[in-house]
Amino acid sequence: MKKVLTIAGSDSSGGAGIQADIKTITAHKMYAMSAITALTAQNTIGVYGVVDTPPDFVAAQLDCIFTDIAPDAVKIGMVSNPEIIQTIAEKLREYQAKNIVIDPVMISTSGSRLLSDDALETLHTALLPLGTVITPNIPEAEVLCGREIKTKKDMLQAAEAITASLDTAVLIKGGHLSGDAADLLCQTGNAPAAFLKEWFESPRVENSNTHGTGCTLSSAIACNLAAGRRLEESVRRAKKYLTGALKEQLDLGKGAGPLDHMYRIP
Ligand SMILES: Nc1ncnc2c1ncn2[C@@H]1O[C@H](COP(=O)(O)OP(=O)(O)O)[C@@H](O)[C@H]1O
Ligand SMILES: Cc1ncc(COP(=O)(O)OP(=O)(O)O)c(N)n1
Repeated sequence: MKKVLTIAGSDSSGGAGIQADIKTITAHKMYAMSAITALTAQNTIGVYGVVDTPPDFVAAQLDCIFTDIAPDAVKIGMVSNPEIIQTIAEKLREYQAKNIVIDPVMISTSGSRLLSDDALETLHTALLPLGTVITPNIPEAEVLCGREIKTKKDMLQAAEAITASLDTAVLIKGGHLSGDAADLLCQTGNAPAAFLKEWFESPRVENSNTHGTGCTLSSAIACNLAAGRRLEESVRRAKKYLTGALKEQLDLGKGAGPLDHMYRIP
């Protein structure tokens, strides 16, 4: 049995965060473990409150997990503040965690801050370079590279800039642009190609219930890495899982509802 750890915030409505991750990991028939960084009072309409976990309690959760059941992959989502980020980075290094997928969650689609303003620098310097791959959406990628992204050409330039600055692979998710749902994977290459880039595209599913798409994609990538697959193949399979869960057209709640994780991987 492969084991996957999610380090993320709790979403009381079950659509994003820890809950989406555990559902995704379970749908992949893997064993899910969690270290909770924050509680959110949240539903399909918005985020109404956030309580951060004390950093030493994040450390305690990670110590319990890594000294007992070593994960085959780690997914990281909402990390809230600089102290929690430093704690996670130290523990990942201490336990030599492998297959680390970091979704640099900053602001929910409903518009609430899930990362404090003063945490960006620490995220950039202490945590993101530890990722096997990081998976920003368009607004997050804009923050990471300091430029606007309006087109697929902008995505190509942004991906190179982020890969170069962090020396890690980046998957920029295109869900926030119009047209097909096109995600771009960029990794450093060997000369003469400085960067290896690959698009992962699917037709846009007509479904406004997209709460937790980013969380689901990143934990599905972690599951595939845990299974020993290469990064490109892991992204391809994760996107297929996500698209299938969106196509089920589950419609819960009064706002942007969650995905259907009862969808079975073919
Ligand atoms: N309507 C849609 N149809 C198909 N795929 C989508 C749709 N919306 C988002 N996606 C995909 O969902 C994943 C998460 O995308 P995105 O919405 O950009 O991230 P986030 O949830 O972090 O804001 C990406 O693979 C993206 O291409
Ligand atoms: C607790 C928690 N973590 C992450 C998110 C963001 O989820 P994500 O899938 O990146 O995007 P949206 O659901 O906001 O579209 C969250 N809302 N809550």
